[in-house]
Amino acid sequence: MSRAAPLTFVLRSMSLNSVSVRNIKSRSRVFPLFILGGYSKSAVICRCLGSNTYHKLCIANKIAKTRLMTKTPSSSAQLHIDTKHMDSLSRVKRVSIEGNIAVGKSTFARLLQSQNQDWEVAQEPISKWQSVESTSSQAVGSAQPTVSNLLQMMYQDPQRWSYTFQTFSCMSRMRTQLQPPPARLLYAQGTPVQVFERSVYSDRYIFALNMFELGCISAVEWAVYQDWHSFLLEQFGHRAQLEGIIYLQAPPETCMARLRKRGRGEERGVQLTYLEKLHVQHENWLVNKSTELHFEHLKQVPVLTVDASVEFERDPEVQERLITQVQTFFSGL
Ligand SMILES: Nc1ncnc2c1ncn2[C@@H]1O[C@H](COP(=O)(O)OP(=O)(O)OP(=O)(O)O)[C@@H](O)[C@H]1O
Ligand SMILES: Nc1nc(=O)c2ncn([C@H]3C[C@H](O)[C@@H](CO)O3)c2[nH]1
Repeated sequence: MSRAAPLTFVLRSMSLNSVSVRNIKSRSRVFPLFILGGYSKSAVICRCLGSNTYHKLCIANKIAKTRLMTKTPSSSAQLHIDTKHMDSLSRVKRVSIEGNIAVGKSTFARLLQSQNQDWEVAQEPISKWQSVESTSSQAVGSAQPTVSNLLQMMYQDPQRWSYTFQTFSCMSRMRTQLQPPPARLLYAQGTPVQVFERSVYSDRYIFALNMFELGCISAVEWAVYQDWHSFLLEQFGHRAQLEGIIYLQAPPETCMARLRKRGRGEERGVQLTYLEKLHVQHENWLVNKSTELHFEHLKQVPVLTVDASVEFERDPEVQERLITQVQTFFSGL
């Protein structure tokens, strides 16, 4: 079978359902797409090998994680994104840092960020939870936006606000986990890693579950939460999947002391019993493996348990030991 000379296209626009390309030799075409991975609007060159049967998309910049399937009007074809940039993208590992409140996740994440250019830390989006903008429905037109501290509302009246908080925290975590890696990770020499402070999984298997068990989320709210959480992850989960988890482990008493020392206003009423309960949730999920999980891949994700009770903030020797531990873990993913 003879092969026609490759035609080169440049991308004009790309949406969830179609990619519009301009043939360099003047013809324009639109390919309907079923996007199975992430994608980038910029700098895509589409090369059409032979007839309509095989198309190769070269992402010159970044993004587009796995594969795109396309059906052209005349035939079915597979669109592969498999340039060296794509290889780079699939090399980027995704890891979350999990652990009790105030165990030291942000501190640990900052340490990781300062140690290796190939690692990119995404912080927990707490500032979003502290300032939720809304407008009153009564005064349409003259309505003033109100800023509410949902974190504070949840701590002050957990029965009323826990479900609302979990919907918002989970959506904001999902957004964070769907963020493409920064370009420099694609050119990393070592193992490029996106590190997330907590995840859509701890949202469900630590906090929401805990709130349900404490009676702050009703049975109906828990059923609704689980339903949309499962659906969301079935739809987008492949783009948010983790390759590893770092569990910062410390006694609840240690976390309590650090929480008090930090003195975040919203957490003033937090009791040791709450941290003890969260500690058990972490242990059940990440150590005892007794939490019922609903995602097959999550059951296989390797967990690195780090003793976070040691003072590592100002001890370079401990820091070095931790970094080596993490480095070994990352390179094995
Ligand atoms: N290893 C450590 N030894 C002693 N103090 C620590 C250690 N790690 C963090 N701290 C201190 O404990 C407090 C809480 O740390 P940090 O904010 O990093 O916790 P976190 O786990 O990110 O909290 P959150 O659960 O609220 O996100 C801070 O005051 C920090 O300086
Ligand atoms: N209820 C509840 N659900 C969550 O998913 C969640 N994630 C974080 N937090 C609280 C812990 C710290 O106070 C503060 C910062 O981590 O926010 C949560 N609380």
